[in-house]
Amino acid sequence: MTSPATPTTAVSVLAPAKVNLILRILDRRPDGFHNLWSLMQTVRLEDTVSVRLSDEHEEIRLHCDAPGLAVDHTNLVYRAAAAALRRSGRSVGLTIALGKRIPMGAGLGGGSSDAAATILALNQLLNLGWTVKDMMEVGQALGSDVPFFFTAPSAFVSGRGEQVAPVRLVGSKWVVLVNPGFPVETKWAYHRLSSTRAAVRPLSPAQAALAGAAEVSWNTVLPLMENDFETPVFDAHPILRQIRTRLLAEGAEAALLSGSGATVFGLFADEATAVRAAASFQYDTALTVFVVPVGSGPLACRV
Ligand SMILES: C[C@](O)(CO)[C@H](O)COP(=O)(O)OP(=O)(O)OC[C@H]1O[C@@H](n2ccc(N)nc2=O)[C@H](O)[C@@H]1O
Ligand SMILES: Nc1ncnc2c1ncn2[C@@H]1O[C@H](COP(=O)(O)OP(=O)(O)OP(=O)(O)O)[C@@H](O)[C@H]1O
Repeated sequence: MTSPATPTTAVSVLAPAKVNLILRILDRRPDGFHNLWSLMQTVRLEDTVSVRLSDEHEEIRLHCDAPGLAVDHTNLVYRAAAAALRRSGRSVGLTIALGKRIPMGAGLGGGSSDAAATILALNQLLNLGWTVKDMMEVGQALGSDVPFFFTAPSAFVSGRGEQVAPVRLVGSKWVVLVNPGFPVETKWAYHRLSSTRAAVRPLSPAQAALAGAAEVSWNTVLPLMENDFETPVFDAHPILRQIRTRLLAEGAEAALLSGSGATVFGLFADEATAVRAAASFQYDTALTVFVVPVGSGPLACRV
């Protein structure tokens, strides 16, 4: 005789950081957002979101190990849980633990990834039966980067960030992430970019040819890597340009600002070279340096 299955009461999701391998910021839209075109990639630096059903009727309790990050309705995890419950029509109590490893205001999409992980966890925990499209709809209202995380590990992203097309990046790379210890606010970076550049530059023919491909090789991507935020953000924070120069001198195949900053990353062919390059930053105590491989799988629940 088989015993009835025990209902799941807790789910954990690893929420990965992202880097933008290509980030082109196009025209400003009537709603104040910018159209963009990006090739985004997860990396194996992860926050943890653990969601548990609780007896507290209709209450969301969030605990977080990062001092200084609010655990109230302003936290993207709290907002994602509230939005998912609202859409599902369910009224349950939740206790959520957020373990932060991804630096904040870092251009690594940490808050957005946490939000996506929370929606995925609730879909599983409450048996909601949502499709990826359903989860993206809940997520896109919370932040432009949220939909991407449902198509991890790699995708072309366009529109405001809500149009995502998964792509297979053949092969692997090691990534050195160098965070300078100060944040760059995304809104400030967009404003600075659009107020300092003379005109919007269209995608290069090679970038346009890449858009929408189902599979691409790193050798195709590497020469096309660029980020439109580099000039305005590097001009305001010259240390970031120096970090990129150092990564290239230490053997990076490419190095770039991620998102709107402040993290700069380098791509390496192998772990040993990446570790050596990371070690070259060890005397600057203001910097936090991570050495991780690129992500290789989708966002997933662990029961
Ligand atoms: C820089 C990127 O990380 C690239 O992946 C994203 O575009 C930023 O995404 P995000 O952090 O999720 O940004 P949101 O929280 O949605 O928006 C923050 C602010 O950035 C600006 N913003 C954001 C996304 C976008 N496509 N156009 C914009 O102009 C807006 O001023 C907005 O008020
Ligand atoms: N769970 C969360 N994790 C991180 N930041 C959060 C979270 N919830 C709310 N925030 C707020 O959002 C701000 C920016 O978040 P985040 O760290 O994701 O920025 P980012 O890495 O620059 O994002 P992006 O790459 O998407 O522009 C933080 O400074 C913080 O005030």
